Amino acid sequence: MDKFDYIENPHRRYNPLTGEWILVSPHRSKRPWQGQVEKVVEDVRPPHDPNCYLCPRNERVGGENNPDYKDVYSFQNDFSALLQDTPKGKFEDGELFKAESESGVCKVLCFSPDHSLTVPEMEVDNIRKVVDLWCKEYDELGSREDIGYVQIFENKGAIMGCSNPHPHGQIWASALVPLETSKESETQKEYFEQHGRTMLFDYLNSELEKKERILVENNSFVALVPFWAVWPFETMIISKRPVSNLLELTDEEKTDLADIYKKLTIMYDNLFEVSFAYSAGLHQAPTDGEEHPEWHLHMHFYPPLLRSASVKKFMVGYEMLGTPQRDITAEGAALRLRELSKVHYKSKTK
Ligand SMILES: O=C1CCN([C@@H]2O[C@H](COP(=O)(O)O)[C@@H](O)[C@H]2O)C(=O)N1
Ligand SMILES: [Zn+2]
Repeated sequence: MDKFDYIENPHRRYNPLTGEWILVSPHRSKRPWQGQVEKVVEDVRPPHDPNCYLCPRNERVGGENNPDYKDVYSFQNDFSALLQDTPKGKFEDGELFKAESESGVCKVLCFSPDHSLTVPEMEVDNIRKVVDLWCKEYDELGSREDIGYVQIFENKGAIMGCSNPHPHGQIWASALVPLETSKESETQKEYFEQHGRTMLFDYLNSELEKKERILVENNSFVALVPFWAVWPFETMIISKRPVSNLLELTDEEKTDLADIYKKLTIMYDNLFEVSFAYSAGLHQAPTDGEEHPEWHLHMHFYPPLLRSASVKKFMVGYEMLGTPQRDITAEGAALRLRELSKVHYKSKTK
């Protein structure tokens, strides 16, 4: 088959991490928008909000009080979706009705005592303290016999259903490996057995040669728009050195992770000059006590905004019933993001 000019024509792209395909319609990105417009509420927040359950010294809904923490703080979710003492068990009624117990620990991570901040507005040294908290939690939870996977993530922005603007993240640590990471475990294991290198090591080196989807890099990490991105401005952070989890990172690499997390989220905020919503999370090796040389540490960013501070993409209709679909190409999104100032739009006005 000769070289297909996929950039101008409708085409599918393969995601080697999940083994799935996505539909791309480059010709459509010019169509007018008459749909729903999200109202852009740029709230000016105080450094301390007496009603915020994440702020230092405040009482949480469950009656617990937060300490007067000075940098990061984590606590067990008062409304955990997973419980540690869930009785183990399986249910099967023929081959069509199956259920099994799931247990685990959910935690809330406060990134800063300052209610008014978001990650792009935090100092790298303070984001590094978030990285150190991630490492501590991954180590403690992951070393438990009853925890098989530790999912560290951040929901940011009200349109992502985030209930509180205070800079924070979450951890859901479960006995079983969740769906998305079990897909990525399979594909990375297969690739590693075939090539003797991690999939993302080869992928990243190809992307660094092609350049067109690279956003920003430092000594240890690269931020890019993956070839197979689904959400309009979906991105990934990938470690240059193939490490399987946060604990294998050197001191310098941990600071570089904080640095690239800030650099990428500044780009995001500068895109529409609004605090940019996303769900983001780290993907690391399962914590089953085995070595996982096939796993390559990376972070996914899934932002909903499509073409302005108030127009978001809906993953509905054909995307739910058929295949996820996008108009603007991954290359187009990367070009838009790469051109943006590296200085946060709010600090320019200070
Ligand atoms: O007092 C509280 C309120 C909210 N929470 C928890 O904070 C979490 C914040 O979630 P978001 O990241 O989606 O905003 C949410 O999972 C909620 O259960 C507490 O643990 N204690
Ligand atoms: Zn707060």
